Amino acid sequence: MVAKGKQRGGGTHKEQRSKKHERLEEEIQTLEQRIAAEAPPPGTNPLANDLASKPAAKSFRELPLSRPTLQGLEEGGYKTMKDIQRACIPHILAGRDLLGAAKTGSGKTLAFLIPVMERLFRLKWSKLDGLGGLVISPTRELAIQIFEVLRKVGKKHEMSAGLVIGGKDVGQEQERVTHMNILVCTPGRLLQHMDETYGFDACNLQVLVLDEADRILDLGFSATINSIVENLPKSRQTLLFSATLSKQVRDLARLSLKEPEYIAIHEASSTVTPSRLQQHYMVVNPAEKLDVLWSFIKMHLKSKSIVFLSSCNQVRFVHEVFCRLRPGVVLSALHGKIKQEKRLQIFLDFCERKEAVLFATDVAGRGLDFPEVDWVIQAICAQVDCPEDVATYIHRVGRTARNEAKGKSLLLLCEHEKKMASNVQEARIPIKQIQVNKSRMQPLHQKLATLLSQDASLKHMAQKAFVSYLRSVHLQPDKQIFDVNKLPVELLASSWGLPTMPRLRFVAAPAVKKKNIPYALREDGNKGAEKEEKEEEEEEEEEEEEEEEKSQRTRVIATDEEGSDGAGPAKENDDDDDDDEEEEEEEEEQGARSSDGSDEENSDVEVASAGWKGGKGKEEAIDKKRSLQDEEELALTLLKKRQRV
Ligand SMILES: Nc1ncnc2c1ncn2[C@@H]1O[C@H](COP(=O)(O)OP(=O)(O)OP(=O)(O)O)[C@@H](O)[C@H]1O
Repeated sequence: MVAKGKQRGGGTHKEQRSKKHERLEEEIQTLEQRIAAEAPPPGTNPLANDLASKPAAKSFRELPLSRPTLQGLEEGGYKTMKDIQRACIPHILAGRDLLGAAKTGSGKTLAFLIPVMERLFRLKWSKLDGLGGLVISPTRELAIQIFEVLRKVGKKHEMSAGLVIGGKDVGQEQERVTHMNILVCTPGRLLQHMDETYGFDACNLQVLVLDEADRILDLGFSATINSIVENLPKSRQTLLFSATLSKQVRDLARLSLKEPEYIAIHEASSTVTPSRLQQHYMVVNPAEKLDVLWSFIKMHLKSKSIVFLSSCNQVRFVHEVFCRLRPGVVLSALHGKIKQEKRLQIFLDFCERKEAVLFATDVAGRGLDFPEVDWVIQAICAQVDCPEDVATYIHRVGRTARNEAKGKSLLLLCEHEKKMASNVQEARIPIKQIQVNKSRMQPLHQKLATLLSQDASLKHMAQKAFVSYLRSVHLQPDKQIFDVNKLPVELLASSWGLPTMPRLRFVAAPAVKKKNIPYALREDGNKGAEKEEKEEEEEEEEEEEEEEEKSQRTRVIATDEEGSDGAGPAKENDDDDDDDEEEEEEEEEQGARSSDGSDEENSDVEVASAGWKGGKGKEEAIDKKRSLQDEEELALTLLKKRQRV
């Protein structure tokens, strides 16, 4: 029996609370003293022994970190620090702004999450203090992943954390968002809360983190980021991370960094990509790209691969026809025209598989930590601004060979795109040419022609994909590499199974009626063409969506066993029950980036948020649990599922 007012550990509630408070004060004081004493001199890299006063800590335990963080790290299985963590964390703990660059898959996420939690812990941050830490990611999937790591390593802390990435009605999360201490978010939704949510303010913000900072500071996000930054206090600490971040990252001024540390872990390394990554390129006839891709997949049925394509339409078409042709491995597709919940499911499903192929746009290009990917294939190389071509390449191949694992990549280039390979090599990326094995090539065009002739919706999809492809090439500024004039467009159309070349409305200049001649092939193009292209494409998509909704679509399981040549009866795909969803999903993508460009989150206005397990007692935990909305539960269930992987 315990006497009234007494607790098992001895002492009254009040006494216990006061002891706890004293212990906390002591812990914070010790941490602060240690941080001050152990901070590396400004402007030095703690990994450079000659500059540091003593060798940098190797394990998390050696750092002045709080008990809850150390426990979270231990339970998460993190003991030894990665180089980027060893070099950055001590600087950030000392309160400095920092630009952190390290190869893909090298552990940047923990390098910023740990110090964010630590700063708030030392300030005894509570619910009443509001928003203390803000992590901004360019894509929803990446935000979810960061949030997952935060939940894992932060579970012993009492602060609350939320995920704000778009998806549903903003009203549903308005109340909770005002109580969050740390938010992981995509820019669009964050700004929407700043504008519309009563009581949501960031005037107390202590730390701002931009993950994939070069992408976030890109033109696509610039207006949103400018507006967000206007709402943040200047006194905050600012941290920028990316695998492709340089001191010269564009337009840092607007972030008001204060004498930032620049830590580039692999700057002196002979390569900028992971050393365990074997990179190849192949020069192929443009009309054979699909054949090569198909043959590659057929030859690597036991591998896990990601194939990057340059537009949503291409991803949908290639995925659909390859499914119908039944390669003998599970195929899935990820792009921005798929609803958020479904995207998350596809992402997590692919994470779990050992053998699979994921066709994706750049929505999967940055930051995502897919486990055990063997191959990254880039069928068509870049799709954004020219200076970013190599950066895009680096991030895409970075989906393999992560965290000490091995991986391979293949870049398929046409003869006139070979300059891309030299650009990549010049950027200290070891890429070797390999030859197409003609004897293993499996020509597809006849099979595709048969499929397309039997299914009008598929033909329509092919036409859209074809037009998107030419548009993406046409819009590339580097005409030395990307030149529609150098493409055998008619041959290309026939290699996709199209009986005739689609009408290229997006390039048709109204003043010059030259039927079937791409605008890019003409010398007399008019100026407003890009705008018109976009408008026409939107119109086209609307019409096509209507048509598609009417047509009954079928899913086809990707298995060889049927021995089908692709013309046989369609079979339900057991791992994806959603394709009918994809049509309705398209309508929500008005906010996504250019019609066929990247579908990263540069203007998302959707929601999904989740509370973080706080330690403030049962009632609050139950309250939080009750307040979770359907989509949040889904996100959390899927995240937990992934944690078991
Ligand atoms: N200290 C550590 N010990 C063990 N594993 C770690 C450690 N730090 C990170 N990892 C693991 O390494 C993998 C890559 O980490 P992370 O996703 O943070 O890389 P990244 O540098 O952000 O990559 P990208 O540039 O592609 O975004 C993850 O699976 C993560 O769990």
